[in-house]
Amino acid sequence: MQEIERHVREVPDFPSPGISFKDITPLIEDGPAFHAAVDRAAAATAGIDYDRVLSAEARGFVFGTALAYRARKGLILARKPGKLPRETISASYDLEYGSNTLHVHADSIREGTRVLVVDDLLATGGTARAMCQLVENAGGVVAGVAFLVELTFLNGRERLAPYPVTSLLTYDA
Ligand SMILES: O=P(O)(O)OC[C@H]1O[C@H](OP(=O)(O)OP(=O)(O)O)[C@H](O)[C@@H]1O
Ligand SMILES: Nc1ncnc2[nH]cnc12
Repeated sequence: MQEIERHVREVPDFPSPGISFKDITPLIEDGPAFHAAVDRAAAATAGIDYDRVLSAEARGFVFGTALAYRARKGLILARKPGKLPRETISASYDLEYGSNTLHVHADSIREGTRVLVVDDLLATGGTARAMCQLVENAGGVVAGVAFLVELTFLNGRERLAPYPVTSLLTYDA
């Protein structure tokens, strides 16, 4: 796990004062470390029964795509406003440094579709919770929620309480 963790760089006061930003770009730029991280996340979610992966623009796509490809599952894109061309459903949320809205195409999640929600990082849980709401509003089932990084001091896991949550790396500050 250290091989993965040493590639996450902590950047103080980004994007605003007081935020310790966990930058995953060095991790995904390093081939063996990126490969190891995806393999670990795949192993952590291997026991979950799901039909499709749902992940959020933009960093979430990196791990959502890799996990879906590896598991031979379909990938649903949750996008920020104005990006999806057809009818959408949406959910708004707050995160550690702002607020936003995510959309998915209205026909991407059907009644009973089992969805694995994937994101790079769990902070307050606002983003992941919005994705879970999208799944449930469409009649789907949240099979699990998977992250690479979890900021435990923000208690995001509590906001996702009903769902099985996995993360590979935790930070307590
Ligand atoms: O648990 P939360 O408090 O919701 O924060 C976590 C979210 O914040 C980041 O996304 P961001 O909105 O910064 O977008 P990006 O992926 O486009 O950089 C990160 O990729 C997660 O999606
Ligand atoms: N501290 C943080 N570092 C990186 N991404 C984040 N998204 C929300 N909070 C974050």
